[in-house]
Amino acid sequence: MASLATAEACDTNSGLLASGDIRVLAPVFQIYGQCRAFSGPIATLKVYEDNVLVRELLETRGEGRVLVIDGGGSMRCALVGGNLGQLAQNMGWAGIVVNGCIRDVDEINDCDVGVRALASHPQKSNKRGIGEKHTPIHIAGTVIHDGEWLYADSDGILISKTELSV
Ligand SMILES: O=C([O-])CC(=O)C(=O)O
Repeated sequence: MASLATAEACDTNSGLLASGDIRVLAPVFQIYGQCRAFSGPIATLKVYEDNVLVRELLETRGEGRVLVIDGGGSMRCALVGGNLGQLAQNMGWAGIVVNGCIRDVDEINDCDVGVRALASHPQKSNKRGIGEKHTPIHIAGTVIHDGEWLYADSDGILISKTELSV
């Protein structure tokens, strides 16, 4: 799929940037996975050091969506590892953005999805199943609603209220 260039989108949509209909995530994410550029409608998830709901969502058909996880920025465990990366690829998710950590970086880098996270951490998360799916989240300086669009490439990550044309 042709991907939109985030820098060009910023240059040609200054009005939407000014109004907040397009927001740029603060540049705090590391780049992982085979897809450096990816985009899609967003599924939001809010969890804290617990990835049961991450698996639950990734077990549903991705249909080109991007899972955006607000993990509270925790630096104490990983919310996504190699198995979940593989699951995301197999279920047709375009990508995963984690405000938190991932692990099994070499395995994730082999997966045919785009992954962004703050850092890697070797420890797994809790398995209690606590969190909220499809709820508004606040990460990297931006409020994100379920169903908005995400565009990521080597330059950064944009959130848009509506689909942008390439
Ligand atoms: O199951 C987990 O906690 C995450 C993980 O390591 C994987 O996805 O392989």
